[in-house]
Amino acid sequence: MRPFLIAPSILSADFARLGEDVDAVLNAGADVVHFDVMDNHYVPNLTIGPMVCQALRNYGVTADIDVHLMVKPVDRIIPDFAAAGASIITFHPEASEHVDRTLQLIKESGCKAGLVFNPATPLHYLDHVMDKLDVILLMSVNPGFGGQSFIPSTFDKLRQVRKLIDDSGYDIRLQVDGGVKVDNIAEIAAAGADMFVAGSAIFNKPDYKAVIDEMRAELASVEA
Ligand SMILES: O=C(CO)[C@H](O)[C@H](O)COP(=O)(O)O
Repeated sequence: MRPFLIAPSILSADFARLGEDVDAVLNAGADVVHFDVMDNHYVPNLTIGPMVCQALRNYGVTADIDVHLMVKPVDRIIPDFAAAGASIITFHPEASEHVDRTLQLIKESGCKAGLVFNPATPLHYLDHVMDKLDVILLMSVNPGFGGQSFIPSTFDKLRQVRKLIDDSGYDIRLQVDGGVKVDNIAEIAAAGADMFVAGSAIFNKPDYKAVIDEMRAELASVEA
C-alpha cells in the first residue's frame, strides 16, 4: 500500500481565520486539505464554495486541496472548483444523473476524481467506473456535520473496497471520513484505508502537531 495520508477536514477549522488555521495544520504535518462543500439540499448544512478554495490558494496554500462535494446537482460547480485550485474532487454517485459523465468532467477539468459512499450507499456504483477513479471515499458517519461517532459497519465496507481495489490493479486511494481519531485510526488502516480525513479530532485540540504525530505513531504500528 502507498504511504498513509492525513487530511484534516477544515469543517472544524476556525473559519474566521481560515488561512492561518490551514497553514498551521499543514505545518503540523498534515498531507492534504480536506474541503467539505455542503449545499443545504443534498445535506442539511451549508458551508463553503469555490471562492474560499481560491482564497486559500491566494493565501499561499500549495498542498493538495481535496474537495468533497456534498451537493446536488453536481456538474455545474465542478469547473468552478477546478479553476479555484482544487486538486481532487469527489462526489456522491446518487447526487449525479450520469456518474460516468461527472467523472469525465472532473478529469477533463484537470483534477483527480473520486466517488463518495454514505454508510448505507451500496457499492454497486463502483461497477464499470473503477478505471476512472483516483479516490474512493467511504463516509463513516452520515454526511453534514463534524464531530459524529464512527459507524462500525464501515470496517466491513472498507475491507470489501480494499479487496475490490487490489483485485482491480488500479491506483486508487481508499479514504475514510467521519469520527476518525487517534484511538481508532490504526484499526481503520488495518481494514484497508490509506487516507484519513479527521476534523474535530485535530482542530478541536490546541496542539495540531501532537495529534498528527500520535496518529502517525498509531499508523506506524499498522505499516510495520
Ligand atoms: O464530511 C464530513 C461531514 O459530512 C466531515 O469531513 C467529517 O464528518 C469530519 O469530521 P469529524 O472528523 O469531526 O467526524
